[in-house]
Amino acid sequence: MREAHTVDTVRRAEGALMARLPEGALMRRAAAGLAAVAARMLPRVYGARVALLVGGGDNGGDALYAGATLARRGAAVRAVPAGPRVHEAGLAALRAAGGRLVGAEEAEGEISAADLVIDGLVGIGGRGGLRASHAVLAGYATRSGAPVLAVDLPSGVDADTGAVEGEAVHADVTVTFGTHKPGLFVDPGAGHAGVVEFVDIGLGPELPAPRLCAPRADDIAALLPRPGVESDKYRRGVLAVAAGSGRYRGAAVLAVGGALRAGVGMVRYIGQESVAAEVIRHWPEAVASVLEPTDPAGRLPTHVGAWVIGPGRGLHPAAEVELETVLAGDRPVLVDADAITLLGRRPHLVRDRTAPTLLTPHAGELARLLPGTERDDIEARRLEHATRAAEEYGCTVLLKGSTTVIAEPGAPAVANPTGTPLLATAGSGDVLSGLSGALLAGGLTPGAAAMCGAFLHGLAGRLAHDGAPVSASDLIGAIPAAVRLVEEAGGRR
Ligand SMILES: NC(=O)C1=CN([C@@H]2O[C@H](COP(=O)(O)OP(=O)(O)OC[C@H]3O[C@@H](n4cnc5c(N)ncnc54)[C@H](OP(=O)(O)O)[C@@H]3O)[C@@H](O)[C@H]2O)[C@@H](O)CC1
Ligand SMILES: [K+]
Repeated sequence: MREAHTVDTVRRAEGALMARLPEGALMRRAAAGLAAVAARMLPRVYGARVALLVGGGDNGGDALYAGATLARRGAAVRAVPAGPRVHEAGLAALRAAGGRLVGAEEAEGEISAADLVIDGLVGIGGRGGLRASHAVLAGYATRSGAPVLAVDLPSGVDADTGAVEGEAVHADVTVTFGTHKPGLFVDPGAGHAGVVEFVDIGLGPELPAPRLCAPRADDIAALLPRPGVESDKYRRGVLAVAAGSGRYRGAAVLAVGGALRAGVGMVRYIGQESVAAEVIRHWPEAVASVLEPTDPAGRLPTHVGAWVIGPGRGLHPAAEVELETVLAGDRPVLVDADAITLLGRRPHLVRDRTAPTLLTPHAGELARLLPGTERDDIEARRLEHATRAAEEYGCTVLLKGSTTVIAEPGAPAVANPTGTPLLATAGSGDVLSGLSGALLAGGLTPGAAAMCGAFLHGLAGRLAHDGAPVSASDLIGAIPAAVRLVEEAGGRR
């Protein structure tokens, strides 16, 4: 699991560590790690042109010290200051190694001619959008075409949330120190960070529980339920799927397909006759219970391990009664799509519930759960809003979108690293609901089911992509390959 901590936490840990170390030791460690990555990004250090974008704080200091190391190895290093203040000792080191400071009139030329640009404008000390003088340099870096290496985080990205106001550096690689920062894992920040490299500066023992985690394949492998010798279909989990309607039959077919491919013991589809017939035509291994739309609550099956409710189900009164009945039970429930919209009108259905509950909204649906919040606010600050919803509803929330974020009350949030824009396609969310629901029925907690479901779903999207657009049905077909890849990473095959 890669862990990320907020700026306040990093500052406290840094203070405790610094008190035990000689002056400047941490910056030397950081700069050495930074210079090593910079050297790997250049075909050859000797003779390479390196431009440093230098702000007034320690982030600029890191860039200057790393620049000094590269200059000693024969690189032509030019420091472009964003303002009158620069880290004095760092600048002295650069000068002693043969590098130099350039004036504003040379800035654009130096940056566009560079073989590598190192962004040391601001790190964890950045507040709000980049100031004009810094934004200009960030813009030159973007236009230069040279690879960009960000120091600690791309300047202009909010370290704690990933929010970006105005201009921000687009990095190819980010070298982050001591611990990851949440903004490196959550869009829009994650989209600016490129490949994230971690440099250990010894902060680990000083750090408390993280604010955010990003799982790796072996973390997922360790959680996935797998059948034992004594498993039968009931012990492997029975998932009830209340999805689809006369108007949206596909949602039922896709949710059931996602569940079956995830390896659940049995999927019981619940819905009206014509939709059930369609589901069975696609998935003969599913079991269907026909439900009269006029009698939504009376005939719901009871021998069920977990529920998925909502995709394509509609907003009519019968769907509302069905939701109320399912949430009144004690089985784990994944609430998606239309059922989330219904929940927005009756939030107590989840707030009063103690059994495990997982909500899987996209930004528009989450806005319905958080009155007074616009969809755009949610897109800009995904982590913050997912966390708030989890606290207000007292359950697990998986917020779908550019970065899928999972939040639970009192626990570190999770950012899914496998997401891809390929997943932004009709029906993709229905597949995710079935997939995560199957894991819930297999005995995972809502947080683990959400984390594993999102990871496998993203991976399936990447595996299904062979140059052409990916449909939701392709995603279902690629789930077994995604599971295999994860199991291999976990050393289980
Ligand atoms: N923590 C650790 O363990 C270690 C940390 N290390 C490094 O230190 C970095 C943190 O350094 P830091 O504290 O000096 O802050 P930093 O990021 O340079 O920013 C402050 C400067 O930016 C300015 N500024 C602020 N907002 C701005 C804006 N919107 N737009 C433009 N400018 C803005 C602000 O100006 P002021 O407000 O003072 O006028 C000030 O000049 C950290 O990220 C890592 O790289 C490593 O060396 C060792 C281990
Ligand atoms: K930076």
